[in-house]
Amino acid sequence: AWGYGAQDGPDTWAESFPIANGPRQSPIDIVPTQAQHDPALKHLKLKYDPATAKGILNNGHTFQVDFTDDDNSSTLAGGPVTGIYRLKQFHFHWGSGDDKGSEHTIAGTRFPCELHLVHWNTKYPNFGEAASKPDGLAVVGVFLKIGSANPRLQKVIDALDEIRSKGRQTTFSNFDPKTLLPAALDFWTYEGSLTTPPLLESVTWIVLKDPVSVSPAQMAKFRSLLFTSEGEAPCCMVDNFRPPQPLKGRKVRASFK
Ligand SMILES: NS(=O)(=O)c1ccc(-n2ccn(-c3ccc(F)cc3F)c2=O)cc1
Ligand SMILES: [Zn+2]
Repeated sequence: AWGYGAQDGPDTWAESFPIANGPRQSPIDIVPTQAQHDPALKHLKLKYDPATAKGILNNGHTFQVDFTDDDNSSTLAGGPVTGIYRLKQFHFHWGSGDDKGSEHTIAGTRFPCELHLVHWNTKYPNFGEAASKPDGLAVVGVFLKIGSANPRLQKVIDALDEIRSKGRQTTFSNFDPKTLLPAALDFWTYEGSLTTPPLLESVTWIVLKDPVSVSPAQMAKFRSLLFTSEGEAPCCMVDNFRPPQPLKGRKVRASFK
């Protein structure tokens, strides 16, 4: 199976997932001076119902908060997308130190952590169908930078003790992921892929310009999670990020001047 180590990390993924060398892979380095402002881009419309939060899971690659997606209670619309996309889950990527961890970079600048909110296009019957279509998914990316403790993260962080090892999950209810977003929803957008296997080229990326804060102590809690299952030799869940991939001629648009 795949991972982030020397033997199974991003440089080996193409062996099992040849799309790893495809034309629209993610993440990318976003160069603001080369992004084109597109006045036709609408503002992002995010509507999240806290009641749709279901559980929190350590899947051995990251931890994710899953949402019920059997109606349009938690949705994304506007921005670069057409139609309504439903929130399925959010998760994070982070480093072993504060100098790395994000997947997208901004003119080469890496952040210690990046949040991804994963949505699927309701023109398809379910997430699995959508995940294989070029307009099937929309992922909102949010950078986290080291600063004061982020009180909005605390409920997520407090749940990590119960999901320390791979395969552990627990209930996680009454949570509004909108509270994790910065005040301004200015974004860059481009056509890309899932950043882990199966690396499907089905994602419209919406990367927010403004970061939110995370404290060193809160980052330490992320880094206390394990890639490994109970009973295995423990391996800290850190550096679970794919580095930037070739742009291959793609245009990055900005929603702001
Ligand atoms: N990091 S990210 O680009 O936001 C990202 C990376 C990988 C996934 N991911 C991994 C497996 N799946 C998945 C799960 C169920 C399914 F039916 C199809 C999938 F692709 C998925 O969506 C979801 C999101
Ligand atoms: Zn991700």
